[in-house]
Amino acid sequence: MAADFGNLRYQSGFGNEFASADPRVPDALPEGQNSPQKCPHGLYAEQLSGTAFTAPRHTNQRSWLYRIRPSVIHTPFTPLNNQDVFAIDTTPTPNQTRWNPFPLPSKHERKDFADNIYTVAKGGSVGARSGLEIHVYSCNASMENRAVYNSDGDYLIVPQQGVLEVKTEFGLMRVEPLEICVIPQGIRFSVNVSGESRGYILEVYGTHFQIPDLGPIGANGLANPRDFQTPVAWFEDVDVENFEILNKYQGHWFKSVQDHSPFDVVGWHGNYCPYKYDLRKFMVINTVSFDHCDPSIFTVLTAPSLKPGTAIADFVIFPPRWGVATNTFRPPYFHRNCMSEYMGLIAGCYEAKETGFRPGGGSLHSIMTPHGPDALCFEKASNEELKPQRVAEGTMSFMFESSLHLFITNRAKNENIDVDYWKDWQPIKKHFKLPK
Ligand SMILES: O=C(O)Cc1cc(O)ccc1O
Ligand SMILES: [Fe+2]
Repeated sequence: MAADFGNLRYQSGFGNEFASADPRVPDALPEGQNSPQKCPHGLYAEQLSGTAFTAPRHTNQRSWLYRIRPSVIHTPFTPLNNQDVFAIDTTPTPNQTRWNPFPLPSKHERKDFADNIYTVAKGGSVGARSGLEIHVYSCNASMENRAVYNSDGDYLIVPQQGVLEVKTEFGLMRVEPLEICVIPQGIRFSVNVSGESRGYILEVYGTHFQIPDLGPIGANGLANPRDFQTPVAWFEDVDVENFEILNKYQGHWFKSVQDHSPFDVVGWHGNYCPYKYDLRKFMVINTVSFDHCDPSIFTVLTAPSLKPGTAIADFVIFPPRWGVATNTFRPPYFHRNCMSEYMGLIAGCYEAKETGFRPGGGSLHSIMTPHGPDALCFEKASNEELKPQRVAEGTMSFMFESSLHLFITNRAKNENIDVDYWKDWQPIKKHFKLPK
């Protein structure tokens, strides 16, 4: 059956124990056990583990898939020829870095999602299972008879332009700009697009995304669990000569082929699965008195490290909201941070930058590198009348914030760079006058 992305249903909740069978085979899931001697309808049982078997119960993640063939039927993997893209720069730079919008493929070339994942920066260690990578993708064609899976980490995908129709082993998701999706480590997926598409990817290794604890905020607010949506089971029984399976493994890409679609999971149950989230559903919490809350108040998802409160990566958004703070410099403050801050822009413009930071572009403020509002923004916000005001209307920017040092790839260090970025702060005036 051809995938129909027109009218999809989802299961609601974050981290739930879901169970789903394709409606064509409602009794696909074995009852009361995972591995019966014979599974219903001649299906194969296969477990996909997202955490160590022995991880504490509240973090333990795994799913059981009931599929037409087990995933193991494929030819040996061979390396793909694009390893240079992933080579990291050996000379770090502490400079503020800004990228112009990453180019879309030209009309004369056919690029699918997997062809054009461009790594901008990475940190930590893929071998030590603790780290992250930041990529941008741009494509104009659908993946045909190819699927990707990542052995290194989880992908959080942020479309900036173009709808993504995502086929996964767990079912189908339609993800449009202002929505995001997460494809955890190991899950096979492919992406259809209809036109020029671009976006950002945050990859985290050795951890998984959680919704942050709310502390004194209480039981409700920020990203509410019910707004996360997981696919329902969907399968295709397709035999083809060459179905390519692309695998990112220890920072390198490999390819194998098999003679059938991997999207042959008829039913599944478990708590390790892909999901999507609509950023417009984020309940923004912020000051109603004075001063500027740290941007952690806008955390949608956090991928924790082993150090309490310190993330391998946080996914933070800056949504439209009211600004009401009294006697306050309202935009982001000047600061130096013990974390790395990569920012991207989905739509509109960012409150701390009047110009230069454009949708589809990015910026990186590294550990302890000073940054903050540009000169124009500072003067305006220091002098404007402080009425209740809509902030960031019609815009959406985001930050991938990491406790790790990030290294910019050779390619991203040379391509697409806004060489004048540092100049944004140079007109900042000295206002100080010694009291007489
Ligand atoms: O640097 C940035 O623009 C991100 C940011 C936003 C904010 O409101 C406070 C601190 C911060 O790092
Ligand atoms: Fe910052």
